[in-house]
Amino acid sequence: MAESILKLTDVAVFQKENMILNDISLEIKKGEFVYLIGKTGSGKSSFMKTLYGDLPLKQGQGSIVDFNLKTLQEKDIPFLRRKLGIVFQDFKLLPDRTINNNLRFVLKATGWIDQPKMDAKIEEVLHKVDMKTKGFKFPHELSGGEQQRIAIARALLNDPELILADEPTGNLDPQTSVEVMKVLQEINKTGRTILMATHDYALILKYPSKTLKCDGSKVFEVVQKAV
Ligand SMILES: Nc1ncnc2c1ncn2[C@@H]1O[C@H](COP(=O)(O)OP(=O)(O)OP(=O)(O)O)[C@@H](O)[C@H]1O
Repeated sequence: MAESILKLTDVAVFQKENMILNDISLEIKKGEFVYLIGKTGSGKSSFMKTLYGDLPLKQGQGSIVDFNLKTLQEKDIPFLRRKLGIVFQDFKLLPDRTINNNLRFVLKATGWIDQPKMDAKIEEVLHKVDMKTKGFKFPHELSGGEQQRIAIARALLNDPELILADEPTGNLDPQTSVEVMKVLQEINKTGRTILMATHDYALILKYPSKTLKCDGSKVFEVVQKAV
């Protein structure tokens, strides 16, 4: 049986004192590709934030990539984030430096010191997203889809066990969204687990997979027809 990457039991998600979601019990296993859907304001981002330690888990039990979310302390968060690859809608690349230096910055910040190893890793992740020749460019010199591919490359730097992607195609046109999705699918095929929040039902129809829905303060698995 595949190992558990994420397991939540009776979890509630809070923004400060406000309960956004409750009674969440679910499991994601190694190698799965899982969508998280739901209307604007239904709590998808809050759910994701709880998973990467941006919001504390105040109620229920949760384990993610072998970290206990309930007992997670501030000092543990950088170590948790190293085992997660996080991709956002707005890319969040540093505008004042090249792509290579964006990636090098993350490696240094996560403890890498050996230059040749860093260079090799940067080349490897850029190759995975088919952007090997663009490392010398600045973020503003790339299209939205290219910037998102770089953001995915950045998320891969520390070989994460789980990739959390919050609306990764939210700023992209339909064709570019499909290209970014193909990259995520390829990464999933190499055994990495992906949880992707999205509004893009066309993508879900094109690439059907297990789907969780945030609705009425609950998160539940839906069958494709009910999406
Ligand atoms: N920083 C915050 N402080 C307080 N409340 C917040 C904060 N961020 C979000 N909320 C509230 O939490 C609820 C869920 O918001 P969240 O951003 O998680 O939804 P979402 O499903 O990700 O929406 P969208 O699809 O628009 O990104 C909303 O009612 C929102 O107003």
